[in-house]
Amino acid sequence: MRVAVLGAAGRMGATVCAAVEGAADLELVARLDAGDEVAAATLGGADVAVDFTVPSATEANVHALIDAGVHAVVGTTGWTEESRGRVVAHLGRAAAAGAPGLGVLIAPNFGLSAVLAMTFAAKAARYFESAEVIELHHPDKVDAPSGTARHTAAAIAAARADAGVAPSPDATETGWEARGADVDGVRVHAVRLRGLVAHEEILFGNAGEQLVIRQDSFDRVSFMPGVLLGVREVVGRPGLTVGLENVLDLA
Ligand SMILES: NC(=O)c1ccc[n+]([C@@H]2O[C@H](COP(=O)([O-])OP(=O)(O)OC[C@H]3O[C@@H](n4cnc5c(N)ncnc54)[C@H](O)[C@@H]3O)[C@@H](O)[C@H]2O)c1
Ligand SMILES: O=C(O)C1=N[C@H](C(=O)O)CCC1
Repeated sequence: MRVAVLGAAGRMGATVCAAVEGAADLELVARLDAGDEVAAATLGGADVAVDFTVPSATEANVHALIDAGVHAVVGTTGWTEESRGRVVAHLGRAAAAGAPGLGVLIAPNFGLSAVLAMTFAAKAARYFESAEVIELHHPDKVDAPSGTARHTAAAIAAARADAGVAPSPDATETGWEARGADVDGVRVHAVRLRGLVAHEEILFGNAGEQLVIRQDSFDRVSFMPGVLLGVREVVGRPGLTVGLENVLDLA
């Protein structure tokens, strides 16, 4: 399978290029970065493109990949329900125009520990009165809260809503800025600290007990098995898939 990498000069993109080059069944055919056009002419005949760029560029890149007839595996954060909806609509138009079977996989985290932590958190969510998320990252990260934390909080909120659980108790009257971001009613706190890579802690509380689910990504190579799995699987998954948990059958 021929693979292009967008954001190839970045921390994740460079790691993905090395992983693709090290995989016997994959061939790295294009390395694109800021300023390069994303089009059939620059993609080197790629079957799949992997996007680890920036939140402000990733949606346009995915639309350009669909136009070029290339499957997409996206790790870049910053996606919203609206931007994902536009991708679904574009895939629909492409299929109607005779390009069926194109797949786009968007995953806020390709690390197995993070995907499992999110899955376990969604399972635990309904059993606790309180739930909060703390994400901790390197200080060069441009967005907050992390895509992973948003995805985790959204899954917790959906599980609690399904089960009819009341909002987490919170008597705060002043100083709301210290209570983190509100993601679907779940408080999310973002730490930026030199030395960290990517880490998440999900806290659940009941009277007299606490459950803490924690995952740590110490090195970017830990994301590579998930990225390569996504590359191999996306070609057989037409349409939009959100979250590696769906590829791993954990959803
Ligand atoms: N899904 C995951 O498992 C996972 C893991 C790590 C990071 N991320 C996310 O991946 C993204 C990239 O992270 P990073 O640490 O590699 O960032 P980075 O800043 O090191 O790299 C981003 C690269 O994208 C390039 N770029 C900017 N605009 C571009 C464009 N229009 N087209 C092509 N390239 C462009 C930049 O020049 C840079 O080389 C972030 O959104 C981050 O949150 C996701
Ligand atoms: O290094 C980053 O930036 C990361 N971003 C992702 C996120 O925002 O969830 C995943 C982990 C690393």
